[in-house]
Amino acid sequence: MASSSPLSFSVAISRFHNHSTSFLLPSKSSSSPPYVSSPAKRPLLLRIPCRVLAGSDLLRDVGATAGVLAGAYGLVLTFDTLTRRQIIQQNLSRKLVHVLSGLVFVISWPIFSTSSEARYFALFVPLMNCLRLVIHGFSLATDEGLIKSVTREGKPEELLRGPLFYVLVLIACTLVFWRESPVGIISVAMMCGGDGMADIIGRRFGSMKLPYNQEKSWIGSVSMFTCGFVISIGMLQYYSALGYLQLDWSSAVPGVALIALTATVMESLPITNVVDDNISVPLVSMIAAYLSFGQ
Ligand SMILES: C/C(=C\COP(=O)(O)O)CCC[C@H](C)CCC[C@H](C)CCCC(C)C
Ligand SMILES: Nc1ccn([C@@H]2O[C@H](COP(=O)(O)OP(=O)(O)O)[C@@H](O)[C@H]2O)c(=O)n1
Repeated sequence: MASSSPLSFSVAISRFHNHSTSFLLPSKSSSSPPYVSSPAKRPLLLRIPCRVLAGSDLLRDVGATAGVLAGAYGLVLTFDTLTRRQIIQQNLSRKLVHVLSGLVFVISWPIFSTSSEARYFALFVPLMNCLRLVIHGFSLATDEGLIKSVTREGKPEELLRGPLFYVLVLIACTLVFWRESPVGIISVAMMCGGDGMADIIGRRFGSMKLPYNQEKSWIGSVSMFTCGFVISIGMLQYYSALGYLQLDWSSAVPGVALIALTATVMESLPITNVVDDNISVPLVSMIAAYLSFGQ
């Protein structure tokens, strides 16, 4: 398996950086080899034959896929149990699954190897959940726990709207952007952290409605902006700390604020009957993030 380290990405982006107004810092020149050539000085990792490394990457990615897939089932099962025991209400359960599923999934991406095929192993998780939603959405099989945890009214066909769009967005972000681009990370943060928290806070405290949308409230939209912004910055810092991103924070932070504002305005519009929030919010976030970060 060809290995693409974070360094190779930052080299690629630095070339892109020269031609765009992105907030990604230029990185080391690609002319200097990332590692020294003499065997004696080579890091231990490079002294291991490539076939062994490739095997360990494969083992790591298979293990990571199994672990994250188990986590996805475990998360839904946990909130189903909490709902059945009436520890939390179904609406809150659904929203917490909405907030946590995508965020924990993106946080799990560094568990996968640095091979260029790693994203396809990670992709298996949302793909399996997509299949699960379709099977149960068309009532080809029954999973009461799933239906109770992620639907408003307990109807199987509800799985084919919000939840399915949500998982399709995770598939797109994994496939197109993965962990070497801030665009997918920010889009998931806005869909999960922003939109999810808008519902939780707005439903509970949203007495002052928006003048142009009586279904949404000021505090819900402020929560969407605040939580979406804070969670996006937190996720970008997480990926920067792990070496996947090199950001110029003095311009990235205002850029993320603008993306969060754009997504918040989109979410506040009375268009839920036309297009689901789980499409409009991540889509507008992707466009705004791509225009801001250029990658
Ligand atoms: C409740 C959900 C969407 C509904 O949105 P809305 O209509 O209320 O706006 C989220 C559905 C989540 C899905 C069933 C499971 C997705 C799992 C994810 C792909 C992987 C998570 C792994 C991690 C380790 C928990
Ligand atoms: N900006 C917002 C968003 C949601 N909310 C509240 O959260 C409820 C559900 O919001 P929503 O229709 O966006 O729910 P989902 O489509 O995200 O599941 C709304 O009916 C409002 O009570 C709010 O007050 N302000």
